[in-house]
Amino acid sequence: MPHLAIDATCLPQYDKLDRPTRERLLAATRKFRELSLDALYAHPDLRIRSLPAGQDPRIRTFRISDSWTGVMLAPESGETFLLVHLLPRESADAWAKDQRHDVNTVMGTLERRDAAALEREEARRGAMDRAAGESAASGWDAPTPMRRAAGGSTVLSAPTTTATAPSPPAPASTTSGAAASGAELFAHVSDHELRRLGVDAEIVNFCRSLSTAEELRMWAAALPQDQYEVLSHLADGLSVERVLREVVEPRRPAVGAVATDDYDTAIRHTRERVIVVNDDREIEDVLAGEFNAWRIYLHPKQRDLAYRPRFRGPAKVSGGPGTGKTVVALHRVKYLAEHLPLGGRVLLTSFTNALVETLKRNLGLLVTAELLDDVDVITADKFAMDVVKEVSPEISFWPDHDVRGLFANVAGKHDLPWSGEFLFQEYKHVVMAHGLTTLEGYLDPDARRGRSTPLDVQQRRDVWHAIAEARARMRRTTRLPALELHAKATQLLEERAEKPYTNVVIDEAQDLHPAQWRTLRAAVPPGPNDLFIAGDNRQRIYDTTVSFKQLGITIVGRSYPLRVNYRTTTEILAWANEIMRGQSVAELGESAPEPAGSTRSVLQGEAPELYGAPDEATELAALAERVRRWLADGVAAGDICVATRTRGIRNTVTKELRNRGLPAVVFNAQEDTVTEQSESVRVTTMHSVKGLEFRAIAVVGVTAEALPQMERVTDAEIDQNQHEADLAAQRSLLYVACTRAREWLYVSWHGRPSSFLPV
Ligand SMILES: Nc1ncnc2c1ncn2[C@@H]1O[C@H](COP(=O)(O)OP(=O)(O)OP(=O)(O)O)[C@@H](O)[C@H]1O
Repeated sequence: MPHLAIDATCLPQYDKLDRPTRERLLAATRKFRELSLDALYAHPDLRIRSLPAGQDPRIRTFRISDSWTGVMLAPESGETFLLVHLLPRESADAWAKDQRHDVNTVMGTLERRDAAALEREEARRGAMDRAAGESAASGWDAPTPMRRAAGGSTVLSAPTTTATAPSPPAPASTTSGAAASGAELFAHVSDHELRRLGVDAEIVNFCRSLSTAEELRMWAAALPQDQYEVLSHLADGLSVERVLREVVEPRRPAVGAVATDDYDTAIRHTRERVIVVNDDREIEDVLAGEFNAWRIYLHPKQRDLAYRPRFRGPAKVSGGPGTGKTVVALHRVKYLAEHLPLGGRVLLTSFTNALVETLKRNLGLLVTAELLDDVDVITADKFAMDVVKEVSPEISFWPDHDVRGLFANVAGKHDLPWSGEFLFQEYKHVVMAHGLTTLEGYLDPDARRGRSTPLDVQQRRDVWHAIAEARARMRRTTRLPALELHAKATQLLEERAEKPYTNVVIDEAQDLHPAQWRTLRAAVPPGPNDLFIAGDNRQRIYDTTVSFKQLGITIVGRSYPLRVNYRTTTEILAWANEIMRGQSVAELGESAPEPAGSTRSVLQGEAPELYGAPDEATELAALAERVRRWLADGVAAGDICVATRTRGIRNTVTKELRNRGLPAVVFNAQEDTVTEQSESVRVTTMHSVKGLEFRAIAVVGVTAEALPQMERVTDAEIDQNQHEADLAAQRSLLYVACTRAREWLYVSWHGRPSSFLPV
């Protein structure tokens, strides 16, 4: 029975089809699964046709409707058809005639090139060479393929392509004699090396004419996709060995040689661009817009990490905002769930309930319901609570702000020279962070490393006794603060011979407290594939620092940075990076920090819009106007989010937008989910947008008073280091909020702007 695969580069075209045409396409794709090969070719409605003699014999067109045509690749061997494009009937044949599909000789992937455009360029250069010496000044005939061959669609898998229409190339005075002029872009790479990297003879020859990375980019849509990626990395300055290791090797077939005439195998092997649909639901999902690019568009680096059979111990994926860490974590869970031993279970955890709900929904799109049964997707706190409740069902959470009150009470009662806040900080960042259970442990000179307020031995004794009293009072109730809950859960888990999980996957790992890490560490037996950690310390918005070494989590040699941002436009990312300029950020887990600016974005768009209002009322009026314009431009209300520094401002903004007739709701990441389509603009705090993304984000109230909000920053007199860590966390908060935007970012303030703002 034939199979249908879909080349994802044609999916943006799907958006252009009207509903009846979409339904007809769906009906047509169903026939590929239901009919035999002969019946398919003979089907009167489908009208499958070859191109005229002399053109690619593998290409077929089929009728979707009177005005739309599908173009597919029908391999001579095997029965897998690949849908490569959806085009208006009158342009389908011409497009198909120009394209050529080949199997990459090194990577075994199926690639498409605009053969006609490349031939024309070759002919043009030949003509110019013949006229060599006469004029080197003839203007470079700006190539059109980027605009044309894309056929209105965009190529999403190559990180250097753009998802918005590229601007027309500016005419350059370059001639085909780039090599001769000594300005050849790839002069440093030999033909032999290019061939090793899977660049074929035609493209080797072609790329010798290029002199700048910009020229290369203009040809993106005409060049075979994987070869283009190789060339763009070389153009960015990566070494041949590194491109081999990071781009070529992960794509190479695991076993066997590449058979360049086996298209069927190549289609199935091209996992970054091709989705082989297995059932009607999947076809409908893919075609009906339920499709999420990340389900198949894994960059080879992402795929290598997610689907690696074995890490010898804990492994960590880091990378700036939007680099696909969560996506990798989800695919890792898929791999682990598919390879579970009998009775095994996977824990996938993240920071807030909203994040966990989003993970759950996305995982549901990626794996079958059966596999989902073997995976728990919950916050670390919920997991700890479940463990403790098994032995003490009466236990409930004790919120942090109440716990602070308890320490204030103890400090007052004993008339201690330290504030309740100092005791709380000591409890949180020393006692609970190191899991100290004895006075001796607290007296150890190393215990307070990193704290800047010195305490002599007697003072330490006093502080210890005050903390011990507060903890004893906690134990007399049936409520436990999160940190105590984790300490208890860790103890219970360590006592158990059988651990509850086979693998633990942690997303948004940068904000976990050491007590939470200990619970997660104790939930899984140490060994291969035990912990898979995704996080980014630049996005740390809480005040805790973590030493993996102290927690017994060794990731040395298993730390992998991702560097391609798929979410945020280049313009927004560049602006947001300025918020962090000059900040030294320690990498999560003692690995070497990534150089700032090492992440690049695949998208381009508008620069962020900044507005400094004279007063709050004017700022709010301008926000309402901005939201109204987004809505008028066709951005759905559910794709818009407003982020504020505090809950109070969040509520004011929501009311204000509603008063002006705009749909707005309060969003709280601990209680709400973003999985359902919202008919309203979400208004939320900067803490609550962590890990999420929206097409349009407005970050408002970014005033000098709000960021940093000094009430939330530890007094330098209590602890200088903590003071700095708290300030850094607030700076990151702004960075996190701004990097949630996919296409539009609007930032406003009134009065004095925050010193964190690059304005
Ligand atoms: N290989 C890819 N191709 C296309 N889109 C991708 C790819 N990887 C991730 N994405 C998309 O990029 C966006 C960001 O991905 P993701 O949320 O996984 O990033 P992240 O690194 O976890 O972000 P953050 O740290 O900012 O929360 C998502 O919309 C995701 O679908």
